[in-house]
Amino acid sequence: MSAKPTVPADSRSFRHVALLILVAAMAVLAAVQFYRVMDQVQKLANPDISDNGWPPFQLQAELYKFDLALKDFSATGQDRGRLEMRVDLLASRVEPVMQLAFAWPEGTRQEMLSIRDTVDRWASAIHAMPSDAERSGLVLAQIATDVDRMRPGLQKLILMVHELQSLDADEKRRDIRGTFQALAITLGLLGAGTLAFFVALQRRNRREMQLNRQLEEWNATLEARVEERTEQIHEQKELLQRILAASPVGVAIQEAGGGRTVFLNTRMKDAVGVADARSMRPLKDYLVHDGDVDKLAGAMARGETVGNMEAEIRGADGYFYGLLSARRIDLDGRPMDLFWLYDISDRKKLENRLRDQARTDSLTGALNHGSFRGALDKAIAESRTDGAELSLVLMDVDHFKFINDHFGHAAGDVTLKRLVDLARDELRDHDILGRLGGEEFGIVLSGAGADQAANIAERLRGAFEAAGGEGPLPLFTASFGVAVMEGRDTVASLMERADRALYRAKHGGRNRVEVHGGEALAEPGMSGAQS
Ligand SMILES: Nc1nc2c(ncn2[C@@H]2O[C@H](COP(=O)(O)OP(=O)(O)OP(=O)(O)O)[C@@H](O)[C@H]2O)c(=O)[nH]1
Repeated sequence: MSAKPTVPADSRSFRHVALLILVAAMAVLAAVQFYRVMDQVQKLANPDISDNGWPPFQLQAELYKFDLALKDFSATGQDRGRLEMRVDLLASRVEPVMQLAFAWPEGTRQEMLSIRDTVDRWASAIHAMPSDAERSGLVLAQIATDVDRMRPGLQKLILMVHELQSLDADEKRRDIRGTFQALAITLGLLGAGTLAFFVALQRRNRREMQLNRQLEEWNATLEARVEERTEQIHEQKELLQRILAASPVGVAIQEAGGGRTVFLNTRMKDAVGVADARSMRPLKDYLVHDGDVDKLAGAMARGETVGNMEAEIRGADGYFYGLLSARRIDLDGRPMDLFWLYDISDRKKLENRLRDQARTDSLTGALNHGSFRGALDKAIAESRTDGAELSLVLMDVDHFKFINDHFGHAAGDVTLKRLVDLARDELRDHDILGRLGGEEFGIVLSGAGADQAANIAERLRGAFEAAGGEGPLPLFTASFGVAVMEGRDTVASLMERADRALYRAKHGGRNRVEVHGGEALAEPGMSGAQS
């Protein structure tokens, strides 16, 4: 289906205005023409007596009155003043006839000039008339003759004026007809223009009504859709609220750069121990370690996203481990920081436990062989850096095979565990205790020289000896080999020297302490021979 071409609204309005201007112009033209017709009709119906046929009649009437006065004066010789006045009046009536706006035929014009000259002559003659009756009688007789002669000429002039008048009237009628025709055309155009304008107006009104109806329909549809959408949004919002409230992840939105909190869910409230958004401080304030604070604040300041950052958090019930993610978002044109916080304390505990398990011996809880060697390596490096003394003690349960064989394997285990507990009681927190295998153990004593290490070993030896026989614990003793770190020692070299001292303690009779390069310190051997 092809779309109906539409005329732009602007162009339609322009057409309406143009049409209106045209109609108004036609109306003005019609009014002017109407006025003109009326004027012409008026003039035709009431011809202007002063500029048309009236002056010749006046002239004729005045000639008649002059004739009467002439006759009276001729008869009586009295009232010469009346005669003079009449001749003057007659003279004054000639000029208006001369001035009539007709295209006079040449003969008529000559005649009019002759009338004027004659009347002027009469006036001069009468004013200059002698008192002598005989001579004045001659003048009057001559004038009377002239009057008689003038009458037919004047009559002809009147006829001529009539003729000219009717010609003029014909012309005026023609003019009126022309004006009428023009008026009729103008009125026709005015009618057509008005009709066209009203049709256009009508069309426009119809179109506007149609548009309004369409708009109303659209509005109704739109309103229904908005209502439906609002309901959906409301439901979605409610759902989102419920999800956020039930979320195991704490969520908070704060103004960028540690400002006001604009949203936080229940989980976040519980985690950091606040009742509402107003009580919550900038999230970085809840981080325990300065390094974490700097990392988070720096990333947010640069507008970077922070993903799964492990941090210790100052929570409502003490510290806990959290997995923190953050990113900058735009909320209604304002920059905001969105935070997610997930409590990973349980996972962290499990992780720590697993790490400890991987590092320790499951029976005694002491460091296993590998971890012990690692710790010893680190201690050697630190000692080399800070110049502090470092000693290594190796200890081995005496005749452990015998204990196993006579008291059972479980008794052997008990012995090993008890030995570790006793050793821990005697050692300082930073001393490192590890099980090297079987019934052999190692102790790293940072800051201890040969004498100090030997004394500690001796204390342990005594403690083991004294503890033997308690409950299910069989009597047992242990032998000790001590070596002090020297300048270029490695783990292997230090272990080897301590092992040599231990070997000496074993072969020196057991239950004794031997220092590599020193005297044995404890019974029963006390030999202390150079190993
Ligand atoms: N109960 C128990 N016995 C162990 C464990 N590890 C190693 N043993 C035993 O410890 C014994 C070590 O015996 P030997 O190496 O002969 O040493 P010893 O009997 O202590 O002799 P000396 O060291 O020379 O005094 C072996 O019988 C191993 O089976 C353990 O975890 N538990």
